[in-house]
Amino acid sequence: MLKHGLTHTIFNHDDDVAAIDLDNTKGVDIKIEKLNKFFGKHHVLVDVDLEIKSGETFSIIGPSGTGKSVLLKHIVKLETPDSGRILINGFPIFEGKPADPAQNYRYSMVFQSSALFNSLTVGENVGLWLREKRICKEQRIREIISSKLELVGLEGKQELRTAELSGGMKKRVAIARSLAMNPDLILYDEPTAELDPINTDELANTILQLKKSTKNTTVIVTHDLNFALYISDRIGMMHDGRVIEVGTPREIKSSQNPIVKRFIYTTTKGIAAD
Ligand SMILES: Nc1ncnc2c1ncn2[C@@H]1O[C@H](COP(=O)(O)OP(=O)(O)OP(=O)(O)O)[C@@H](O)[C@H]1O
Repeated sequence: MLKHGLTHTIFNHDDDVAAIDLDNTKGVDIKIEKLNKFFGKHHVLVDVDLEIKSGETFSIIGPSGTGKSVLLKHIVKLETPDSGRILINGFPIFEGKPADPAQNYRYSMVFQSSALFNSLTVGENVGLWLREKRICKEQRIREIISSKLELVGLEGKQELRTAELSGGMKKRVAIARSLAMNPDLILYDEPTAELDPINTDELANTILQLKKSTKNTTVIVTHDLNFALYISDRIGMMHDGRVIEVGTPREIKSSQNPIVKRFIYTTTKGIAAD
């Protein structure tokens, strides 16, 4: 079950929760095969094939309404496909639990809205999952809260009231909260929505900085092309429910696919295809 709609751990036995390694992360690889999803007659995902490598920062870009968020929700099992499958570390996620505990992984999603509890302080929001699951002793939880806040540039802000924060700060608290459980897979749904250019820039640098200290796999859904080009190892472009192009930022910028070219032109008003 997804707690607070944002963090989840794939475990086979409850005992495994106690065995969480809060100091290390591993990457996970994701393989999406012929995924199809209908909402009524609306064919939202059409034969989606995609591979995301372990440790990669992968952005899914594309215009509004093309199925990016729906695809992200399938990766965290908030939606189930009508056909096709998703394998994480080789295991098909919609077909029961893996038998081997080595298949366990932790994932966490940062929602567009940040989904924080306004009545709690910044520190309480970040430590919520650890306290609820009784993952470790209070002293250790406090250390984790302070180190994760430092990672997102909010050092010493534990006591601030969440309701009083700016949108950019809320986003960073939401990231710190996701990082508290040291996810092997972290997903962001439109992380730059509602952020001004300065906050967007800070967020991009925060995510890049995080990559230096963790091995996890990062998947980002965004229609902010410049953001995706700046932070991604690879990018997949979606159009009308299909993944129509996958490549490095450089490859995407120089793509000859007319749909990709048009998207780049309209979102950047022309970008050098170097
Ligand atoms: N639960 C749902 N029930 C019915 N239709 C849905 C549902 N979720 C999404 N859709 C529809 O599926 C299509 C794809 O939605 P999705 O949210 O994935 O788009 P997107 O590419 O992420 O764009 P945006 O950035 O605007 O959210 C849209 O037409 C949307 O209205």
